[in-house]
Order: sequence, then C-alpha cells, then structure tokens
Amino acid sequence: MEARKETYEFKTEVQQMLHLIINSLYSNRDIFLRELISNASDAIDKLRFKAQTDPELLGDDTEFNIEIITDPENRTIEIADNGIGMTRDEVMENIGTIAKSGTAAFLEALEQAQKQESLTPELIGQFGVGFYSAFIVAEKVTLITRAAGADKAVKWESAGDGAYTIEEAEKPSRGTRIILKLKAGEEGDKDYTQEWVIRNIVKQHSDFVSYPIRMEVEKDEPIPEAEQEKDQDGKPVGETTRKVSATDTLNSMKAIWMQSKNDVSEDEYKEFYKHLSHDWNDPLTHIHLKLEGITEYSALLYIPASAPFDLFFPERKHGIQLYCKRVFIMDDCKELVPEYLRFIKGVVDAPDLNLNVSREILQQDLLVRNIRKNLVKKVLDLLRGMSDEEYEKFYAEFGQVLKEGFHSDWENKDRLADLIQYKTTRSEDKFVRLKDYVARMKPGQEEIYYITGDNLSMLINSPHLEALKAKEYEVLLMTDPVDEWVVQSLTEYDGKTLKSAEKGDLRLDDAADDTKKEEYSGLFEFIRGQLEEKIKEVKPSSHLKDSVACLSGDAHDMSAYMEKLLKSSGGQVPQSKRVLELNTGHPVVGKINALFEKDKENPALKDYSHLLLDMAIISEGGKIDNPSKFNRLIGDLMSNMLSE
Ligand SMILES: Nc1ncnc2c1ncn2[C@@H]1O[C@H](COP(=O)(O)OP(=O)(O)OP(=O)(O)O)[C@@H](O)[C@H]1O
Repeated sequence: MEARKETYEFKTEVQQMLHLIINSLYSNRDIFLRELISNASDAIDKLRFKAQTDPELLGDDTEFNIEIITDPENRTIEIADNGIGMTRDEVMENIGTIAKSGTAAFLEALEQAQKQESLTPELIGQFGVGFYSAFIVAEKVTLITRAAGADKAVKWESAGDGAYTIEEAEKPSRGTRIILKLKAGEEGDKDYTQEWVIRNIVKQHSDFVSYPIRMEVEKDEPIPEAEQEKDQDGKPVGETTRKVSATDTLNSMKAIWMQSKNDVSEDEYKEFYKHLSHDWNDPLTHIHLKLEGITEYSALLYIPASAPFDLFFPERKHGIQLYCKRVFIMDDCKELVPEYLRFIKGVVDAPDLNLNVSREILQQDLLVRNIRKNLVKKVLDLLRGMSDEEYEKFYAEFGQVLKEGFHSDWENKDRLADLIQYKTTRSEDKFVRLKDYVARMKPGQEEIYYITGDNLSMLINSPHLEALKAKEYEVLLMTDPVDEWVVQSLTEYDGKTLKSAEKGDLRLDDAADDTKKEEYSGLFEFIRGQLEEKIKEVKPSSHLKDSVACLSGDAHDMSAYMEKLLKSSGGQVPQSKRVLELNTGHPVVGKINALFEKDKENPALKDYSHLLLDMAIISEGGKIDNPSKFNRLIGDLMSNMLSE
C-alpha cells in the first residue's frame, strides 16, 4: 500500500447526501451518536460472525467493546470499536460512495422536496444516513481503521467539503476509530464533549446495544481514612471524597427481545427498532413473541411506518437478525421470513440453533424452517388483527409487496386472500376486502368480478363493465402489476370463483346471446374476414350495454394489461389475437347489419369494420394502427350526418 496521502473527490451522490444532511438535520443532531454506535456494533457483529469459521481473527482481543472518548479542550469526540475494521479498498468503497442501487433517484426526490421546503428529517432518515450523519456536528471527521487480520491501518479524513484524503496510518489493534472535530455550535447547543450529554444520548438511543459502550468518567471516590485530614477530635476536615477517573459502561445491554413484554416500555421498543433499522421514524407496530415447546424461539419483529426507497431492488438486505441465546449469529437472515415479508425488521433468537450454522445449511435446517413457518403465520395474523386505520397505512406502503406472496406462498394463500383489498366500481374510492365484497354480492351474483389495468379511472370507465354495472354487480379494480399474478393463483375465495370482467363470456344472459349470434352471423363473419390479422373472432358482447365495441379474450387468454406489462419489461409476448365484441343492442350494429344484408359488396362495410376495431382499441387506452385513417373516416361520417 502506498504511504502517500491521496486526495479523492466524493462521488456525486455522496456530495448531494452531505449537502442534504448538513442543511436539513441540524435539529436532529443527537442521532449522529446513535448512527456511529450502531455502525460500531454492526462491525463487531460482523467480526463475530466471521470468527465462527476463522477464530484466529480474534487473536487475544476477545473482549468486545465500544469506547467513547471526549476531549473538551480540543472539542473532539471519538467513537472506537474493536470490530472487523476496514481495508483501504473497503474504506474507499464504503465511505466515499453510496453503493445502494436507486440512490440517485432517491436523492433527486429529496432535493426536490428540499426545494419545495417539504424535506422532513423523516424522509431523509428513511434512507439511513449512517456514517455521514457525523457531518451534522463535525467540521472534520477522521477515521482510522485496521481490518481484522491486517497489519496496516488506514486513515481517512474529510471536512465534508467534497473531498477526502486517505493514507496509511498506525493503529496498534484491529477496529475503527472515528474522531469528530466538533463544529463551534450555537449559543445553547448541546456540548457533545460533556459526560452527561453523552450519557443521556446513549441511554435514550443505544441502551440495548449488545456490547458495552464505555467512557472514561469522573467519579467521586471516598478518600481513605488514612489520607483524610482530621481535626483534634478526629473529625474530617474538608472533603471526604475526591474526583477520580474511572471507566464506566453507559448502556444496560438488555436483550429486550428476551425480556417479558411487560418489562419493556413502548419507548424502549421504538428505540430498539431505530437501532436495528437505521430508520429515524417510529415503527408502525411490532410483535413480540416467545414460543416454547419443540420449536423454541423469541422474536421481536417490527413493521416500519413507511416503505424504504429500495424495497423493490433485488439486492436489498432483509431486516432480520438471528441470535442464539443472545449471541449474534447473522444479520440479513433471508431464511427466516419469505421475500414478500422483506419489509419486516427485527430479531429472532433461537436457543437450540447450532452456533456454527452457516447460511448454506440454514435453509435446510428444520428448526429454522419451523420458525419461519410460525413467524409468517404470526405476522399475517398481526396484519389481520390491525385496526382499519392502521391497516390502511400498512397497505399503502406494503400492500404491493404482500401480494407477491400469492406467487410464492401457496400454503398461506387463504390468509393472504383475507388481507388484500381493492377499490371497486361501487366503493367510492375506498378499499374493500374480499370478505366485504362477498357479503354484499347481489342476489343471483355467483362470481367475484375483477378487471386489471394500470389506470383506475380508465378501468372504472371501461366498456367491459357496462353490463355488470347495469346489473349493479361490483367489480374489483386491480391496478398493481402484481395483481396479474394474484388472479393467477387466487382463483376462488369463499367458494366463489374470481372471474375476469374483461375476458371470456360473462354469461349474464345466455339465451339472448345465442339468438343474436345467429342473427348477426353473416356480418360478424364478414368483419372477421376484414380484420383477420388481428382478430380471432367477432361475437355479440356479453359485456357492453352502451358502447358499440370492445376487445376481449377467451377466459384463458392473457389480459390486455398482462400483455402490456410483458411488452414493457422487454419480454417475448406471443402474438395473441383478441375477440372483437359488438353490442348487438346498439342501433349502429343493427344498421350496419341491415346495410350488409342489402348489399354485401358495399365498400363502406370494410371501413366500418376497421372503425369498429379502432373504437374498441381506443376504449381500452390502446394505440390504433392508422390514426390518420381513423380521423378521416370519422370526419366523413360526421360530415354525412351534418349534411342530412
Ligand atoms: N465502525 C465501522 N467499522 C467497520 N465498518 C464500518 C464502520 N462504520 C461504517 N462501516 C462500513 O461503512 C459502510 C457504510 O456505513 P453507513 O453507516 O454509511 O451505512 P450502513 O450502516 O451500511 O447503512 P445504513 O446506515 O443506511 O443502514 C457500512 O456498511 C460498513 O461496511
């Protein structure tokens, strides 16, 4: 490694981040300490995990701790740990850049919010500012770190002004020291070099960190008898105690997940969540479980109040930490909750787990599989038991993710079905759960109707729903891409079939459909011939009441929305022809039929065939092949009508 001091520019996203932090988090300054302590605790966790397979890494430095050292004269505060440390490359990667995908888009949104003066600490806190929060209080940050197993240390330094330096350094043992040169501060600001200030912040935000957070403090010590000054009567003169310096542990290290619910306060639950999640906001709710018996475990799980910006990025971390009898085993434990519950944060402590368990065997571990099964059930029950108000909040943030469960968790399909909700044609912008839908089905209605698409107002006005609306049958309006997968696996609820309002025959009026089919068979065959490339069938519509035409598919065909989704994701979409449905109750269809019966060669019939198809495409928000021809034909028709 080079001994030289090198200067680097921060990546743009780091500069943006620092700018946002420094300018918007001044009134939340205290949290810098929580963030740095959390990082220190994570670094020790990582080392312990690695040491399970490589015990040499620990050497004789086996007493893990986090140290806080203040220097009021020089106005510095240092947070030091004997965790995993970082190599030079790791420092460059972790501290000079923000590696999370989606960062640029998120920061852009934050900047916009700042311009509109709507940037709240909650918004930026959602991103997890972590290490960079040091710059809220510091005018200069120095990081000296030595990776476990390495013999050289690295020093990183920055004044948060766009650049940082990096050079080789001395450090006698493994771990990381972060030294903050505090800003001058304003009148009345807290002084972070004062013992009581640090004590209070640690107590409030980091009490349950599982390693001792130590600080040199001044204590009163009784002066030994022999050293005391005494008067003639043997009574002490002056002070009987003196100030001495001693190391004190500031946190209680309570593993709150192992405690009984009654012994944990609401505030403690909230603070523990913030420590775990690096989220600044309070969680929406939590669940604290203790299961005894064959599958024994304790768990403290949280549902965040808002979705993290990277919820849909595949490489994002899961939020569950695994412990065994209070000993940290691993974080990011994907095996304990399925993908569709990836928003959950928390701790699971399984006392019977093999301490040397690796990620690879975790998946097959029967105990882990049982815990997972049980946790899923508990979480879904928690969701079901939420008040309507709380559930609305949850659903707005995580409903989309929850629905992914239909695809992957066959076993809990029924539980999930009780949790999904949709706006409907009759719900006036409110969400309706399936059980409420079923409860208010009309007499004679046997199926649950739904329609999928990306636009609520277009769906609600879709011509496909006209016949259903006339019968006052409610239709679920599904606007999430994931809903296409929901309806593929959820084919039934409470004994009622889920039926697409867009595809297949609705069979609302069977007898009438059959007589119309015969009456119009000649014309429909003619139109099919004209539109052969696009249409596989022309038939009397079971969907339409007021409109003239719409497109539909057979019950097993792909929906128009699914086709659109696949196309937009670049997938290969098999060319499927649609069915053109015509409203035989509409006068225009009757008139075209009369024209056809009179003169099958009439050239207008060809134009009308194309026009009918274009009208159907437009009504579902699609693009027609030849808009200028459509324009001309409509123009001709209008002019004929106006000249009559
Ligand atoms: N004390 C430390 N010891 C070792 N590595 C550290 C330490 N502090 C930070 N790091 C490394 O720097 C990375 C970035 O830290 P930062 O606090 O910015 O984000 P994070 O902790 O990964 O995420 P977030 O705070 O958003 O949850 C960490 O992931 C870790 O790899």
